[in-house]
Amino acid sequence: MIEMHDVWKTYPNGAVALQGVSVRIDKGEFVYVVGPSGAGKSTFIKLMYREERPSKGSIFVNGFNIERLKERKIPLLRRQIGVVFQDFKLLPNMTVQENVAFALEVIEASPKKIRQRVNEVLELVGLTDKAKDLPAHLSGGQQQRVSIARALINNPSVIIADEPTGNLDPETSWDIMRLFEEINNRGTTIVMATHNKEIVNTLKRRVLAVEGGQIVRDQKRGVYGYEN
Ligand SMILES: Nc1ncnc2c1ncn2[C@@H]1O[C@H](COP(=O)(O)OP(=O)(O)OP(=O)(O)O)[C@@H](O)[C@H]1O
Repeated sequence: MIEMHDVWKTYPNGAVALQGVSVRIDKGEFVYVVGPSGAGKSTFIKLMYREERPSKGSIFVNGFNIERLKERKIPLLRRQIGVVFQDFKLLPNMTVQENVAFALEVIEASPKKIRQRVNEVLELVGLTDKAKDLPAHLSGGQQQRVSIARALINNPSVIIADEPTGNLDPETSWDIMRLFEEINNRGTTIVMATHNKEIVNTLKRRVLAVEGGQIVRDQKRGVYGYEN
């Protein structure tokens, strides 16, 4: 579960990104975060995995008190949250399976366990036959699948995605969305910032609209609500 109480964020340069955000996201929910450019969506998302810290207010993710979390406990939090980015952020000199295994190797899992789990997640995203390829040899959609596999490697309870279809063509975007749906159907909470009107209006889920650093709309089976 994710909970924010009166969260404010001002960046060191004085930019006010969030102003008094309170929200609760339950286990298993699928939530779109929408809003104009610069509204505060990425900031809202970054606070959840402690990429950024709030200036004020409290944030709880799976019982972790985010702003009080000791540095040495951050890896523990990150193991429970998988993150997917618009630009994939794969390591270019590592193969698909090495990229996916990386997070497990960091915590010194046994080679056998790593192999098993990597095979499992690559199968889930439909990339078993690409395991030994380098990211540059894959299409954008396939690269995004690798990054989703990487996000899933520790079996997180939450996946946070910042515009995961932003660099993909419409058809590939739908494939990726079907994958997110399947992951959500298995019980994983999904929080996704997106500018994709068609997807939000078709795959109806909870919608949080952020404008000027505030949540201005929270709908159960919501709509995108903006022109682009
Ligand atoms: N690292 C940073 N340093 C200073 N200001 C920042 C930083 N990150 C974001 N901001 C500012 O905070 C505000 C919110 O930005 P944020 O990236 O959260 O918006 P967004 O809704 O995700 O936008 P977009 O849809 O364009 O990605 C903007 O005014 C932005 O310029």
